[in-house]
Amino acid sequence: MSTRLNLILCTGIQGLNIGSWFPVGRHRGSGPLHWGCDHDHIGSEENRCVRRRTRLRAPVFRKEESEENSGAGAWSPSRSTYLFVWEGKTTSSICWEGSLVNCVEDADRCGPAADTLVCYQKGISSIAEFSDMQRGEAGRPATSTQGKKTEQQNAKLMYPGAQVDFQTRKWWISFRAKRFSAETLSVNETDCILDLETDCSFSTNSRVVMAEHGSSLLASLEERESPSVWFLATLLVSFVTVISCGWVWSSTKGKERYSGLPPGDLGLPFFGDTIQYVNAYYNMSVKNYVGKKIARYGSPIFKAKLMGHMTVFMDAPEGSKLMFNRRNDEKLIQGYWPESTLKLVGSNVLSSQNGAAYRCHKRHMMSHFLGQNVVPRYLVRIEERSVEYIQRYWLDGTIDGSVLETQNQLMIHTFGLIADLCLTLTDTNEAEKLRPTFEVWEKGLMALPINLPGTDYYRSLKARAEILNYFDTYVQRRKQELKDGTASPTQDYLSVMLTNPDDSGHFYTDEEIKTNILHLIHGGANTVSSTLTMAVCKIAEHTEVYDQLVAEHTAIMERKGDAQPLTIEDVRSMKYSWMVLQETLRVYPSLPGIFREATTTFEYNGYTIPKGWKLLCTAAQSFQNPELVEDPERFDPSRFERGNFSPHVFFPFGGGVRLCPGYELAKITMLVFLHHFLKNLHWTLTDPDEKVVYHFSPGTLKGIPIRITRVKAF
Ligand code: HEM
Repeated sequence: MSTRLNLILCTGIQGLNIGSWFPVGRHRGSGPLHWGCDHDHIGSEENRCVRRRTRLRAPVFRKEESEENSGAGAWSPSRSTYLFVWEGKTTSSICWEGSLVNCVEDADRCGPAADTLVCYQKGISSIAEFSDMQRGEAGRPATSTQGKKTEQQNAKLMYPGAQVDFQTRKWWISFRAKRFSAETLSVNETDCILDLETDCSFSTNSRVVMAEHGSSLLASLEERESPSVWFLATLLVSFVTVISCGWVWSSTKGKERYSGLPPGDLGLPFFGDTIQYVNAYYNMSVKNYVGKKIARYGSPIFKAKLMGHMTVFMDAPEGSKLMFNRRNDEKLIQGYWPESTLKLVGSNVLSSQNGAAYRCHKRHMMSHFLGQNVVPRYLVRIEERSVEYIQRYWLDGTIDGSVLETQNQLMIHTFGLIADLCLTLTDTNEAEKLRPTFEVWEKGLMALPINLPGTDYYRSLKARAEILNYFDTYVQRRKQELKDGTASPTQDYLSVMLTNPDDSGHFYTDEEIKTNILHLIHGGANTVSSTLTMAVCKIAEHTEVYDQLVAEHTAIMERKGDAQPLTIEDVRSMKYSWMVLQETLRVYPSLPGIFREATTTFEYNGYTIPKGWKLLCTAAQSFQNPELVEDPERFDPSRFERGNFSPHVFFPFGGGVRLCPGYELAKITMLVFLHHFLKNLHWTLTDPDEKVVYHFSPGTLKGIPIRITRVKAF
């Protein structure tokens, strides 16, 4: 048993990401292990690239004895600390970081002459497994698997003097509990500290001191840090106890106070069914999730817990009948958004409001911006933008056979268009500059509401402030232009909001206007672009649909002549095209569920719905329910010709009081786009089996790439 332990303590090195597993160092002879990092390039772009490769192809780095023994290159995005230990000529090591659990030395080769050290991430459960992986990826075995020993045996072999309890991960926990620094450790002069917090250039500026007798340091680490293991354990036990008590309390509370609640179990404390539902939502299998529950409880109305809230799932038509009945609004139910989402969206946007304020706002929006009589005003603008967009993004610089990604491309169009209608933001390049910030904001809507630096939610709040700031320049400028008479009071949403008071004579504040613009762009751009994207996909899959569409649009062209702009009558005559878009929405609804909150305790279909409980009507289930929709698996636009669906069965734009105000705008935008797209292009899918998932709306990870061929206008 050697007592010669050498230690290097590295405190957080910024900007370096381990994410996966640590690279494998390989060392011959004495001295420390070199952690696959070129010291001269820590933090550099070059090194980042190398590191990415390292994850895949270990061991990439190898330092020979002759090279400078400058210690370990460790890295951490979160400025964590790593401790590397080696013993005499035997290189061994421990590292800690997040999910990285430990390092294991291949027992067979542990010896003075040559050591191989491997580190692996939690999840790889054995050395053999790791070796297999390594062999597969590096193309040759990096560790011998002969005479495999257990982790514990290896640990003992590796750290006999240090008494590292490898299996219990004592050190790992200690390490995470308290960040070590030179001060907290009160290390000896001879101990080795690499402080790369401020200086990433390891070889030139860092202090590197070799420890000759590091075992005392190791012992002192154990002594100092053990209590925090207990502290953490106590904390964990207390947390579990509190949660369990809360769970028991909340699950018995409902039973005590209400009888006749819908069937259903509450699942995990707080989370309940959140994970299953979010998973089903993302994978577009809400109908399976709901279907299974319905089968289990024998009722289309059942309860579950989502993010700590008691939620009553109501399959359509039961749910839609309750939610879309105008008489129920406010009396029984109201719109609902979680508090954390309200912070991101704004409490004064239309869909966050309830009661008189909501009705007044919606009337204003419909009569001045989105109503059936107003939207045709934008037709010329919508058509001009579509033509310009197709020319610039699909025709210029492309040749027959070019492959373009539909999803993102179409988002450019719809985002630009709605931003234009809201603010007269005519410059597509400027709109494109705004979009990344928008995406950061949108990400927060799906994130856990943890407002701490580094979280999506935190970033989203910051992005929101940035966007509103940007809108503010438009608001202030427009006020002046309206005064000067250089802007029209009807040119866009901004103008109509500034010039038209609501029913009670109240003019909207700048804050109200800005947040509603944010909301409209979000609500409009995603839904329209995803519907068009999925339509492009479906049309490519069904040549008979494509042929019928071409026939419809050829007839329009022949009737009016190619060069003439579309009239609203032309658009209204695109009946088959509208059926195609509706069928697309049936298969891929933009919003797979509609949320409400019970404003009072009431009885519905024999069940008690307590006040404050949330209600969720799942669209996807009814749109594709074989009992309600004939042959639901088939993409068949003509089903809309054969019979009208009940608005309680098919409601892609919602219904009742909260029917989507953007319905008319969405319809015209999509039809005009389809007309010009069909006029210029034929397309095929390059990846027909791409899996469709929901992010905010349906899409695929590759974004539905299509191979285009130009066509002569019909
Ligand atoms: C294919 C396109 C679209 C689809 C499928 C769609 C779908 C929906 C649905 C289902 C709702 C109801 C949500 C609920 O009841 O809680 C809704 C509401 C809403 N939509 Fe759309 N939408 C589309 C386009 C648009 C556009 C273009 C705009 C505006 C530019 C827009 C703005 C809104 C707003 C402001 C609400 C909230 C209405 C309220 O709370 O009264 N939507 N949309």
